[in-house]
Formats: sequence, structure tokens, C-alpha cells
Amino acid sequence: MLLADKSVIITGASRGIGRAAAIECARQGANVVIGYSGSPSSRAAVDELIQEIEALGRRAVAVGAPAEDPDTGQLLVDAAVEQFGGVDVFVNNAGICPFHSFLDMPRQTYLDTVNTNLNGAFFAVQAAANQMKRQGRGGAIIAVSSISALVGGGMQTHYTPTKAGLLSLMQSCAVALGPYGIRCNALLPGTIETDINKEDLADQKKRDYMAGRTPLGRLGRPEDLAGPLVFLASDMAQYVTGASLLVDGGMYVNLQ
Ligand SMILES: NC(=O)C1=CN([C@@H]2O[C@H](COP(=O)(O)OP(=O)(O)OC[C@H]3O[C@@H](n4cnc5c(N)ncnc54)[C@H](OP(=O)(O)O)[C@@H]3O)[C@@H](O)[C@H]2O)C=CC1
Ligand SMILES: C[C@H](O)[C@@H]1OC(=O)[C@H](O)[C@@H]1O
Repeated sequence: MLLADKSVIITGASRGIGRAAAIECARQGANVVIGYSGSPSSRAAVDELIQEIEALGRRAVAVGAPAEDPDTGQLLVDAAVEQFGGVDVFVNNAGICPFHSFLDMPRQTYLDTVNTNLNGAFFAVQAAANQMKRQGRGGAIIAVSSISALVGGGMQTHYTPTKAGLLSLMQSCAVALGPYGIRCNALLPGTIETDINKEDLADQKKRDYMAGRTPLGRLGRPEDLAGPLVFLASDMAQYVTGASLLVDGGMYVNLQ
């Protein structure tokens, strides 16, 4: 049990990478605050996740609130304090990637992407860090960034800067929060099959291209991220801060 009795907040935990992370954290002994958008269409998945976590003998509560709202981070922290007595781990995972070409990018698509993926994250990380500082026992903050923090994408010009921004945020927060024993790291998934890219990967040619670029021979699954995330959250990584962990099946290094 790497996270025994820890209180973990994960944003965007109703589906995909966040959901797999929530289940693994619970398996490792944590109680989990499940962040999601608040959309009624996600509620059934959230209720199912709560049941799954409770079946593992752990507790879970859900907070539905938009990641782009600067107050959402504090709501998540308040729920963790009220239900589980504090915050040990904060995972900023919620994100969107509405694929679009650059030259005709609608202004609102750009703003929504930056507000959801980066601006909201800043305030949420700040709220979690202040709570951890008050508690005085350190903590771990993880931002789910992306391989896209390191490389470009012609249909992701609004998205890749948010992922580079999250990586940079973790580096600077590692410096700012190290004195309080709060570790800050970035997790960089490669291409992981989830709802975020369902439409994009429905194109068989694109799908084969992405899988073909991956030395391990397949696209990623949400569960592939869960172990690396638990590692960063746990005391196994007690001297790891300001780092980024690429989990991409080798895609990034595959030039030729
Ligand atoms: N899949 C991939 O290939 C990669 C993903 N990533 C990153 O991983 C993270 C998770 O992505 P993934 O699991 O693939 O995506 P999914 O689309 O499967 O899940 C997205 C999650 O984020 C939540 N979310 C979306 N918009 C908002 C919002 N405005 N406010 C609050 N919550 C919101 C969703 O909640 P709800 O159900 O309520 O909508 C859901 O829980 C993202 O940050 C993404 O950029 C990084 C690299 C690769
Ligand atoms: C949504 C994309 O498929 C996914 O997101 C990222 O961050 C990477 O660019 C992946 O390919």
C-alpha cells in the first residue's frame, strides 16, 4: 500500500486517465475526491466510480465543478478537508483537446482550452498548496501534462502551450513549495485511448500512424498511467520534485 490513508484529489476523474488513477490510488489505500465538470451526463460514471472505490474498502466523494473556474480548486480542497481531514496529494488532470486547425481557430476554442487546461490549474494548485502548507506535513502535486509539452501538433496549437505551461508550472512550484516539503511533478502521457481523442483516432490511418510511431507497438491505455502517477504521489518518490515523467511507450524518442 503506497498511499495508505492518504487523501487524494484528482480532477477530471470521471473518465479516462483520471478514473484509472483514482482506482489505483484507492487500491493503494487512499481516499479520493473525484473532480469532474458537473455535467449531468457524467454523473452515472461518477457514481459507478464511487462504488468501485468503496468496493476496494476506501472512501470517495465527488465534486462537480468547472476546472476553468478559479474557485473550483478551493471547493475540491474543502471537500477533502471535510471528508478526509486534509489533502496529501493533488492531481491536476482535467483537460480538453478540441482538435482544430490554427489559421481559423475560433477565439472561444482557444480561450476555453487555455482556461480549462492551464488557468484553472494554476488556481487549483495554489489552493491545494496552501492547504498542504497549513497542514505542515508536506504533500505531492502532480500535473497531467503531455508529450505535447515537448512536441508540436498542427491541430493542437491551442492545446500544446497549455501542456508546456503545466510542465513549467510544476517546475516553478517545485522551487516555491520545496521549503514546505511539497513535491511538484509533471506526468507526460503519450497517446492514450480515451474519449478525448476518440474522434481523432476513428481515422484508421491516423490511428495506425500513431501506433506505428510507438516502439512498444500499441497506443496507451489509461491504466498505463496509473502506476507512474502513484509512484510520483508516494514516498517512493520522496526526493523527486520538479521532474517530468514521460509515459508514452517510447513515442517521443522514435525519430528513425
Ligand atoms: N488521452 C491522451 O492521449 C492524453 C491525455 N492527456 C491529458 O490527460 C488529461 C485527461 O485526459 P483523458 O483522460 O484522455 O480525457 P477524457 O476526455 O477521457 O477525460 C477528461 C476528464 O476531464 C474532465 N473535464 C473535462 N472538461 C472539464 C471541465 N471544464 N471542468 C472539469 N472537468 C473537466 C472530464 O469530466 P466530465 O466527465 O465531467 O466531462 C473528464 O473527467 C487531460 O489533461 C489531457 O490533456 C495528456 C496526454 C495524452
Ligand atoms: C488528445 C491527443 O490524442 C493526445 O493528447 C495529447 O496530449 C497528445 O497529443 C495525445 O496525442
